[in-house]
Amino acid sequence: MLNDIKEVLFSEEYLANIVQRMGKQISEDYKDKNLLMVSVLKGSVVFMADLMRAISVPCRVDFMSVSSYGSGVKTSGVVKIVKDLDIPLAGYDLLVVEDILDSGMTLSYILELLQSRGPRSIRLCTLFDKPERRTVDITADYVGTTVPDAFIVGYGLDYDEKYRNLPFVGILKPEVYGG
Ligand SMILES: O=P(O)(O)OC[C@H]1O[C@H](OP(=O)(O)OP(=O)(O)O)[C@H](O)[C@@H]1O
Ligand code: HPA
Ligand SMILES: [Mg+2]
Repeated sequence: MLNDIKEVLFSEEYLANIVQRMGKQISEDYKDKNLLMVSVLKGSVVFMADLMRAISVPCRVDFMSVSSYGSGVKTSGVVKIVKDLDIPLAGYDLLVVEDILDSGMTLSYILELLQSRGPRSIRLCTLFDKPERRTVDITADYVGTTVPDAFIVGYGLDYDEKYRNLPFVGILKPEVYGG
């Protein structure tokens, strides 16, 4: 598995620092709100698990699962809901938690869908932002760090469902996906 990584981009310690910093900021901003964290599976699961423990104000969590990359390295452009939320959104201040904002297709689809369900407010939080690949106009309210235009894996992010369990984030060797 490690042989497939061209270069380590962010170490486990570096990621832990970013997540702590984001947790502090979110705790500050949501201290008088009714926070519901919405994790977008599967990629955000590792980030979500760490971020929720870095948040010191009361919060609820829920999960939805969407998929647009299938087994490839390019978005199919079609976002598919695989699992919907359980909690009705009225009265909540939603924080949508994503691992990566790339083309923007996934988050803009989710934003529109959740907005239509009438939450009190909605903000977007992403660990990684890859602005060079954006095809729709969307920005996140909380960004951990920007990443270069390369396919990255680890800390929840996959290629063909693999590498999610790496504790660090690395750039995948293009020969792994035939690039
Ligand atoms: O901005 P975009 O170009 O839409 O890309 C970002 C989305 O792509 C990945 O999900 P994927 O569809 O691979 O599902 P997964 O989380 O289960 O890996 C990632 O977790 C984001 O949700
Ligand atoms: N890596 C893994 N999954 C992704 C990426 C990426 O760079 N971009 C969008 N989904
Ligand atoms: Mg994926």
